[in-house]
Amino acid sequence: MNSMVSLRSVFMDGGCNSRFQDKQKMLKARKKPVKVLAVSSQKADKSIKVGILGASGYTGVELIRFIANHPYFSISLMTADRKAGQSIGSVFPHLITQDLPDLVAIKDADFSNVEAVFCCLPHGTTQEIINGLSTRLKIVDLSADFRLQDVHEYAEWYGQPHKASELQKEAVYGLTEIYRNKIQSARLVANPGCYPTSILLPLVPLLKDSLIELQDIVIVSNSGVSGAGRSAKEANLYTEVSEGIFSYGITRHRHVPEIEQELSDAANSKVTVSFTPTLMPMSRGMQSTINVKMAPGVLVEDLKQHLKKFYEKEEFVVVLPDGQAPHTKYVQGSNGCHINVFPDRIPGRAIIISAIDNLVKGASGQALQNLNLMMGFPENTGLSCMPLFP
Ligand SMILES: NC(=O)C1=CN([C@@H]2O[C@H](COP(=O)(O)OP(=O)(O)OC[C@H]3O[C@@H](n4cnc5c(N)ncnc54)[C@H](OP(=O)(O)O)[C@@H]3O)[C@@H](O)[C@H]2O)C=CC1
Ligand SMILES: CC(=O)N[C@@H](CCC(=O)OP(=O)(O)O)C(=O)O
Repeated sequence: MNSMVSLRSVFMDGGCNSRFQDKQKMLKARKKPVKVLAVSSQKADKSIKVGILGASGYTGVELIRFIANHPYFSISLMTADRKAGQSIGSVFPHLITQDLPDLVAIKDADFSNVEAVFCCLPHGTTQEIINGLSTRLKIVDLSADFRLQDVHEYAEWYGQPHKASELQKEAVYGLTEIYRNKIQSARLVANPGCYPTSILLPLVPLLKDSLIELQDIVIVSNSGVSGAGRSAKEANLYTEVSEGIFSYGITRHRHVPEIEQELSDAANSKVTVSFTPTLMPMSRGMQSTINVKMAPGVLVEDLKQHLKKFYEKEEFVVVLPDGQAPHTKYVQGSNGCHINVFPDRIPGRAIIISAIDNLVKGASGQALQNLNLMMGFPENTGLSCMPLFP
């Protein structure tokens, strides 16, 4: 049995391996899950082939960056649309020295040796191609195609009927820290949107334990321009987005139903939110400011302690020390989510702030975290890099 196979079986057999159990006991005492130590002690062989559909876009290239450091995954297939036929070095000159396959059109893609695919395609595209893909493939879809459980709601918010609605029931929502048990056995994971990730990570634990009021949640989120993807759009020209900020999709952004779906599931009751996304003149990063009304008798310190406890074993979600405001620079390039809670001047209310990198925890990092779980690896494999600072 080679090292990779034995490692996979160790993590998939629920801990029957005594060496693994000893290591687990040793690690239990530590705050963060450090299963990655078990990985680094194994010989890397990169024998699991993955494909990236939409590799010439921003989330695709972020996956390339992380998979380059992954001990078990290698990329054997990369697709593009307009850029099909080109080498990766011509599309992304910073990758010119990398040994990677050329970009092909999806219709010409050879999936024969691929075990899993990331779909980094525009909304509406995965649902068109998914039925043509083999059911043996594990799929992490980064678009919004499979995030909404209700197909009618999908049609209402995305303006078209779903083309693979039967698969929507099968898809598991990929907010890793909340749904990791379901993700482990999923074939199709719907990776969350970047705005929802930054909002759900702080709010889900609070709603699960009824610490905040359901109908009094006001969110303003700020996003870097890479959230809009790489294709040319007038609204994203330097002249339009630099040296200024603007809100868009006010009360009607398509992430509203995704956020409300997950918050309602957590609260076990319908939750309605006020959500205002704002575009910031920065390439990447996302910060959400969430103003909540606390349930009767609950204090700001209770919210903070609850979040700290909920995430104390997590590597990627960190509740910051008192008074420290989450900053997009402190998570840039990493899979981290920083959270903090502050008392509002209005009695009974609290301000929760979160920061992520929209391209990492908000997209490709979380996607890799999910595929790691689906393939039986520790979820932080290839993801434990430090943020890029300044
Ligand atoms: N950017 C972000 O921060 C986040 C994005 N997402 C979602 O992830 C997905 C990918 O986003 P992102 O990487 O930013 O998008 P980009 O626009 O940067 O990249 C899109 C990719 O899809 C390819 N493509 C475009 N149209 C088609 C088509 N009709 N058929 C096949 N391939 C096509 C493009 O190829 P070519 O370059 O040749 O045109 C490119 O490779 C989207 O659904 C997005 O909403 C989710 C969370 C965060
Ligand atoms: C700045 C910007 O344009 N952001 C995108 C959201 C990107 C994202 O996370 O989500 P999806 O996967 O749902 O597209 C938007 O507002 O549509």
